[in-house]
Amino acid sequence: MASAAGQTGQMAGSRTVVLASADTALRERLRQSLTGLRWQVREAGGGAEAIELMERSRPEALLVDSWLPDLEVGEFSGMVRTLYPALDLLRVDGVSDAGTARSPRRNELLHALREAQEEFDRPAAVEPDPAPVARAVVRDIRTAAPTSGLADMVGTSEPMLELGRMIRLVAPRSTTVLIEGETGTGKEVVAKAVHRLSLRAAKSFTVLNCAAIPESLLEAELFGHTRGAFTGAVQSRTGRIEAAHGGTLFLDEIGEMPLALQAKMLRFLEYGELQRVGDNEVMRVDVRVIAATHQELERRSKEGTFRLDLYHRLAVFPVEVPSLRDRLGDIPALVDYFLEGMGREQPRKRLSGPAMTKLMSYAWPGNVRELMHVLERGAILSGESPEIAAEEIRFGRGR
Ligand SMILES: Nc1ncnc2c1ncn2[C@@H]1O[C@H](COP(=O)(O)OP(=O)(O)OP(=O)(O)O)[C@@H](O)[C@H]1O
Repeated sequence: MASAAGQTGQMAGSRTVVLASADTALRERLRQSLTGLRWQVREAGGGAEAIELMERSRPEALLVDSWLPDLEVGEFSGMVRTLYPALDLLRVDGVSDAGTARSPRRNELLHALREAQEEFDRPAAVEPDPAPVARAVVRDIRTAAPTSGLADMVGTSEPMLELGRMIRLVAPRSTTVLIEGETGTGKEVVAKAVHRLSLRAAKSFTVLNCAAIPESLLEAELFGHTRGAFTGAVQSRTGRIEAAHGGTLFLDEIGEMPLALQAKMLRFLEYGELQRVGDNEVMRVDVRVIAATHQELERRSKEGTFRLDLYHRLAVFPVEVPSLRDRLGDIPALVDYFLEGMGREQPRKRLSGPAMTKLMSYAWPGNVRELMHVLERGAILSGESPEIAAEEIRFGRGR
């Protein structure tokens, strides 16, 4: 996302305010008022961009619209208050924080808000006013749920809503995320959602499953190698980390990474530097790492089979994906989602009542992936029938 238009030039003695709104007309008005009051204005079209601007420009104040296209405003404001307690935070719709002390700086910002509001309310006859059009556009985009980046993550149970909240909070930052959860719970789905809701969304999302590559090849796969670096290295090769520059690298099954390679990985995470195998040159890359594991990494690091320092570096922001047995209430929605998906190849099937009861009373050791396979099997077993019956729901080997 390019930084929004209209960054004002540096002014002596000015203070900085970040203005977070998807409404360009509103931003324009506020910029005019605030610039007149010697504020330097940094504009952001959404919450993620605002956070990035705040990290870069350390503003004295933040003005935030009552709706943002990517983040829920309440959560966003809470996060900003935690990260920047000294910042003046105001909502552009005038909803102010109860108990917030009035200061000259705050009063000045409120004055600019009132001035911009008056501009909006001025009749069109006085001056052609683009605001109503902009407002209409804004109303349209406001109908989109702030969770739209999570569309592939089915489930409205309490643990899934909490997971969604965590994803939206961490996504806009470059923080390393450690996703923990049993096999098949949807860890990769979560990693993709973090990427999609981040500023890197337009860049690549690279996946590397550490368990799928032989130990001896994993280092070269991650870091790349020069020609002749080892037997069989007939050509130099770019590693996955380098290829992910600007984007996100998802390291699945991180617990399978050999100890020796863990040290090199830690160096990369700490300094953003990497060296191809067989090369002396050090490269700098900008990659956000998301790692996932179904193992208890903390326990393993205490036992010495996983580096404790790497564990801490990865777990800057840990998120837990709930097991399906802890959110059985999500099963009907997941069934709908998967049957709908299968409906592209064959007429859409439905599930009989007893079949649904059977699904709701199972422990799901293989989680969502197992549910998907059970439904696929049931759809085949039901033959020409539009309905999947209870006896066509078979777990594991025909239970
Ligand atoms: N909440 C969800 N909504 C829709 N589909 C889901 C959800 N969670 C998982 N799935 C689907 O279930 C399958 C398994 O998900 P995924 O590969 O993300 O699990 P995982 O936890 O990474 O598994 P593993 O531990 O084996 O790597 C995928 O096809 C995925 O699309």
